Amino acid sequence: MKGDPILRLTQARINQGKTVILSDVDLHISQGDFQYLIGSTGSGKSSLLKTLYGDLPLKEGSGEVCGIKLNNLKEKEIPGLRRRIGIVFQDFQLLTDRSVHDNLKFVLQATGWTSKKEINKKIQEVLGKVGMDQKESKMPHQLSGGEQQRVAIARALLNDPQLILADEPTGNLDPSTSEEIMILLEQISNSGRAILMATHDYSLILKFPHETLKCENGTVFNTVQNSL
Ligand SMILES: Nc1ncnc2c1ncn2[C@@H]1O[C@H](COP(=O)(O)OP(=O)(O)OP(=O)(O)O)[C@@H](O)[C@H]1O
Repeated sequence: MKGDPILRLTQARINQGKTVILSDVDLHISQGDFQYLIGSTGSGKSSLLKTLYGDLPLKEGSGEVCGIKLNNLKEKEIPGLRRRIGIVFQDFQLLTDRSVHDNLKFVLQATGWTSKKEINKKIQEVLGKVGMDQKESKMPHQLSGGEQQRVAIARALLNDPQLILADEPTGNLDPSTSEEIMILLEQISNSGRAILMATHDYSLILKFPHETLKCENGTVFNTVQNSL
């Protein structure tokens, strides 16, 4: 299950407008890999992830994510890219005016699902994977932070992505809830999906060790645990 390349950046440059944030970025992620992305505030972690999901253009170097080339990515190609990636944010980004079920239904309908039966089945399936199948009718404000993040992870799984990009997914959670979310992300990775997770939380990295990339001095390099 492990091995097939899912994400490749070669000599990539990451920009915010005209400002160069990271240069000479080489990144390889294969099916089932779990990699952390660390670095101090403002070092470019979110900018790198945004480039990978088509929110920032890749102007130099080359890149491919889930079979889609990032160079010269056209506006109309972005939804196709996003369908192949699951994205998880620090602040969950659930729609606050609708239930868990309707949050997930909204994404499925927006990505072309029409059969009510298939939609309901898929929602049950992803909520089951994150242990939230009993909370389908709850509103986001009726859930704890950890539960909201579980729903956000379920949402990321809806279109069966090969890759999950997680930007500080435990940033708003207490230590024990963070560990629960890590266990869930590891299960997802063990089922063959690749995960790239930006984090500030070194204690989680020590407890759940994985390959670690560091953004520093305008580039990205592999680092080892004892040099964190
Ligand atoms: N929308 C934007 N427009 C212009 N510059 C930006 C924008 N967003 C971020 N930057 C700049 O890009 C640099 C990298 O920011 P980025 O958010 O990628 O860092 P980060 O490592 O994710 O930081 P943090 O850990 O605080 O989330 C910073 O200097 C930041 O000021």
